[in-house]
Amino acid sequence: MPNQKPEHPPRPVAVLGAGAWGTALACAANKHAPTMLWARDEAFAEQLARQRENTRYLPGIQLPDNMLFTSSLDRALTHVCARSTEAAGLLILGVPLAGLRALCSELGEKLSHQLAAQLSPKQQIVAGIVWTCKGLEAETGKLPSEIAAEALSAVPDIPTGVLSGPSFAREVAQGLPVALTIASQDAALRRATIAALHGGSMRVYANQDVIGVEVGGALKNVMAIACGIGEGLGLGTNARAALITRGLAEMTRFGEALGAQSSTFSGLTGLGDLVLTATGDLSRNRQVGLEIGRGKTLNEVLATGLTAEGARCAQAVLKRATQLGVELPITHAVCEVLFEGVAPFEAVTRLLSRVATTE
Ligand SMILES: NC(=O)c1ccc[n+]([C@@H]2O[C@H](COP(=O)([O-])OP(=O)(O)OC[C@H]3O[C@@H](n4cnc5c(N)ncnc54)[C@H](O)[C@@H]3O)[C@@H](O)[C@H]2O)c1
Ligand SMILES: O=P(O)(O)OC[C@H](O)CO
Repeated sequence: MPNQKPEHPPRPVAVLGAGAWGTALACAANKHAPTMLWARDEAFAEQLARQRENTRYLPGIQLPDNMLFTSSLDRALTHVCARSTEAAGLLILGVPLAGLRALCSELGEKLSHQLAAQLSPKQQIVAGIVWTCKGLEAETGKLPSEIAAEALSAVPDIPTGVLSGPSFAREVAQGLPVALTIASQDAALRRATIAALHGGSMRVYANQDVIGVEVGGALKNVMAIACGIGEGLGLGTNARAALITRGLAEMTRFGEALGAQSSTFSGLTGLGDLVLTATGDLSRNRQVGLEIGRGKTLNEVLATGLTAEGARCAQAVLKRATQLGVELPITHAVCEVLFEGVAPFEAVTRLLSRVATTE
């Protein structure tokens, strides 16, 4: 990718979803352009504006004095929508996968009204919509891009993309180095996302393989649970290396069957995010696996408030893989442990006793 010249003036950014990741991304974007963070809860948005700290999801991180907050989606859209393509701002969605469909539907409806009222229909009102959630929809097994295509059908010409990569929100909010990937079929949206976030301690690479990037983000969470279980059982670092490597093979196989490019899986959003999440202590998915490996059930772990998108995603992945005729032994083992009462050690024994095969 050739070097990018910064865009002038910088496009405004609205980040929708004030959890850990939305807040960290808003801090990063705010270094380049006026940024507004939307929280669906009014009292929470007011608290963020007053305290300049996200005490619920990112305690201890001071939020910039000039960052804007709102609980009104209309206000967030007014912040980014413009009458000219050059000034159109960027929408970054920080909500989890479970909230993507509803949020996109609401955005689609509101943006289609704005487009209908437009005087010169060739101008873009937003540079695009970029989601950051990782997973497959529990009920349908669909990828975020498939969900967004359905939910944004009222505004099919608005460019869309996915931002992913190895990134713990807390480290990003602390300004520690991080490298992400924006994947989109739309070159202008890739440029706008890079302009909005790239710089200082954050590098943003561009890619066109939306499916590959999404599959990497979804399956690394499942593999992180598997690695956590292995660690909880005390299986050692050889086992962890084997799970990461065979997990990558599983991720690539599933992605290829969905039309992804295999090279994407050796990049930031595949191997990069897999290594981070399977080994990093800040990973919630790995933490859930650890607790299960130590003897807790999924319900007991979830009752402690730990969020693990990989758990619900594992079932959706397995269902879709079955439809595609793709074999995913690690994902299958994770599902057996999480949902079918198979003891973690028994699942490992079954994995190890599979017939020998080529790598
Ligand atoms: N936390 C990280 O380090 C990190 C890093 C990269 C990507 N991600 C991804 O970003 C997404 C969000 O993760 P997070 O860690 O910020 O989660 P989180 O649990 O910290 O926060 C989620 C936020 O979304 C809001 N939300 C939940 N459901 C919603 C809905 N239906 N509509 C609107 N808002 C809703 C919540 O109120 C909360 O503000 C996940 O898909 C995650 O995989 C997280
Ligand atoms: O804490 P986790 O396991 O949801 O992982 C967070 C990010 O996805 C890491 O890139």
